[in-house]
Amino acid sequence: MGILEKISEIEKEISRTQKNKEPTKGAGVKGEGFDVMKSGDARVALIGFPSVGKSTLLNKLTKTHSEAGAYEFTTLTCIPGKIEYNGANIQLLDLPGIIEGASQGKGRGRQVIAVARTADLIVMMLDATKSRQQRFLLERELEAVGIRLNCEKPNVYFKVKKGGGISFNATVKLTHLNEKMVYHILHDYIREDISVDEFIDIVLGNRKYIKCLFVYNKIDSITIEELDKLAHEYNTIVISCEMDLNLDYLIDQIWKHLNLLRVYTKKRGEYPDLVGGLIVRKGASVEHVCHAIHRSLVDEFRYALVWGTSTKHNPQRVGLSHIIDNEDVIQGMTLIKIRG
Ligand SMILES: Nc1nc2c(ncn2[C@@H]2O[C@H](COP(=O)(O)OP(=O)(O)OP(=O)(O)O)[C@@H](O)[C@H]2O)c(=O)[nH]1
Ligand SMILES: [K+]
Ligand SMILES: [Mg+2]
Repeated sequence: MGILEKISEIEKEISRTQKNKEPTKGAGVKGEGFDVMKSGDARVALIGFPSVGKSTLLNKLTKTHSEAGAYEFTTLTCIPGKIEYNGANIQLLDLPGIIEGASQGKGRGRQVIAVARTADLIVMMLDATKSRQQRFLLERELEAVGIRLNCEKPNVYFKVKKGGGISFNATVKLTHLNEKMVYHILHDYIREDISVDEFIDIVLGNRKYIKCLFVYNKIDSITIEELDKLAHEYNTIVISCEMDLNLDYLIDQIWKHLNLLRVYTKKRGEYPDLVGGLIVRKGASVEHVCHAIHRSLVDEFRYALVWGTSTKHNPQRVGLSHIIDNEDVIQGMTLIKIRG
């Protein structure tokens, strides 16, 4: 095929695929659409009713532009932006507004909620000038699709028994539940001839435990008394995108709720690299840090020296299982820097 034919083929292909696309601005641009790739150290999803100011917030906090407007459903797809804070790259997703009934598929509810399930943190954005009901309604929509906000995942473990049947073990004293009740629940709820794996998928897979920050926007338009009430609600932050009120605090709280740690690496006889640093999750061990640097590090690892709040004395010689703390400095790893 000659070059001109190739071009003409490509043009045909483009005009054909364009027709199938949503009539949204930027659709087809790499990184847009609902199946945005995860990138960075953590993902935050903006969930809220239409016109609460989600896109305005994305525009304020990131370098990405998302159309904002005084009409509902301005945003029709998922628009990713990036917040750089404390050495971490946080992916912030602007999403279409959802409405009551979203969980049953109203509007783009299903797609929006599917994205919410992939987030490390949900920022539920609310309009401070609107009824207090909004928060409750949105919580209900998310609950309806199995998203549990700000709940710990119950420590329950299932194992398939070779011989079939159910055996029941509790390692703590149960005050709400007993074996007989478990048996009856299982008995009553299975209405189809499903396999063991399908059943376990349902018990384990259906629920998603995600942290949620409640953010009331447009506080420029309410009274101080109303503002004071909202600010005292649980896990709540009050902001104004338009007046730039409290946005720095919001970023800081997003960082805190993501439970990220920043640690610094140091070579022997040198100062630590306080500009770079590595981002890991709270609870991470030296082994996790090794993995964050390079897969092969664990094999070569003998010990590390750690300075910081995780140690009894500074420096302390530690092994792979040592749990690190925010701002710790670690020496003793070959530094093949992967992160930018
Ligand atoms: N008074 C006031 N208005 C704001 C504030 N932030 C955003 N707005 C206005 O609220 C309207 C909606 O803003 P958007 O950012 O488009 O809201 P959205 O939540 O992205 O809306 P959809 O994409 O349609 O769901 C716009 O007219 C904004 O100018 C604020 O802090 N105060
Ligand atoms: K809007
Ligand atoms: Mg929007």
